Amino acid sequence: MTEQVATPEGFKSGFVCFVGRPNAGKSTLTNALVGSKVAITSSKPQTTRHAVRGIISRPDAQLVIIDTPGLSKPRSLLQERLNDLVYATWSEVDVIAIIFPANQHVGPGDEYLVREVASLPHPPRLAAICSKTDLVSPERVAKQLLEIAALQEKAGLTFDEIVPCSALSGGQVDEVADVLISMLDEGPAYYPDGEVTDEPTETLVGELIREAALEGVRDELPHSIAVEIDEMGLRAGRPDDRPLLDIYASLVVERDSQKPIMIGRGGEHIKQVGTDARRQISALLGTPVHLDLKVKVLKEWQRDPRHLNRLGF
Ligand SMILES: Nc1nc2c(ncn2[C@@H]2O[C@H](COP(=O)(O)OP(=O)(O)OP(=O)(O)O)[C@@H](O)[C@H]2O)c(=O)[nH]1
Repeated sequence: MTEQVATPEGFKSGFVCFVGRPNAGKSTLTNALVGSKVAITSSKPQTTRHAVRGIISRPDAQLVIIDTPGLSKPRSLLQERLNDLVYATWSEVDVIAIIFPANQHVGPGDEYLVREVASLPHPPRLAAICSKTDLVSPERVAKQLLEIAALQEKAGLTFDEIVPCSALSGGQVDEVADVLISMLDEGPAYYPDGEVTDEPTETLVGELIREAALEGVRDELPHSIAVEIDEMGLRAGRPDDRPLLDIYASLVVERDSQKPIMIGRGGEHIKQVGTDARRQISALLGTPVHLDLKVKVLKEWQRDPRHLNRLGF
């Protein structure tokens, strides 16, 4: 965390954590609120693997959103570590906002999450967000808000606020920010104005490559993919006005049989991943990028403590 920044009287600040079942739209909403891509998103569930911080700075407040991985049954050491990260984050934030997608009824998955939150020794303030409202009719949104309200009694907790929004169309995203900020206490700005995340550039770059690699692969392969940045640096000898960032990275899979799928017929998949990731990285960093990707097998990395440590989990 950086040093505190001077703020006017009455300034509010704090940390909010988004919680929701896989694919609820947590990362998309984080990006929409921040106004910049700090978390990768995907139609594949269980994509988020870091507690990504997105920072929203306004003249009157600073809101830091922590987008955590989804909780799920720990079938691997990776998932165990991700679950630990989620519980640790919940116990540190000022507000937990639970996200319920409008296009799916409130169900056992949501109930499980809400009960987990309710059973925290010191639960923070709670908000409920009904996401993806663009996918359904206003009547369905109204029904979903009632289902969320009904869950409170069932799970034994109270939401201080319940707000609907669509992160994709932008509908009500500002209201979500207003509501979350209204739930914070007075406090200092933790990050300088203009900083949108505290993720190191290498992590962001690795995540953008992973996001591109998730496209076009199916079944269990998305979960098997990790990315390692082997080397990254500005190419020497380039003129100041024409910099080029060289990135050498490995797409890590778990089994030998996954390697050819990652590469694709005639190298088609890895080429597409490179093109997509390069575009996203250049847009993020504002520098042309040369990206060199290779595929590497780290046997059963999700279960191997040494591999997990090496990959930063
Ligand atoms: N139509 C619509 N789709 C959305 C909206 N928000 C998210 N999505 C889509 O829902 C899918 C999942 O979104 P994510 O933001 O990755 O969901 P998540 O909750 O972070 O998922 P995990 O990290 O895997 O738990 C993606 O395909 C998004 O494009 C929305 O407001 N409207």
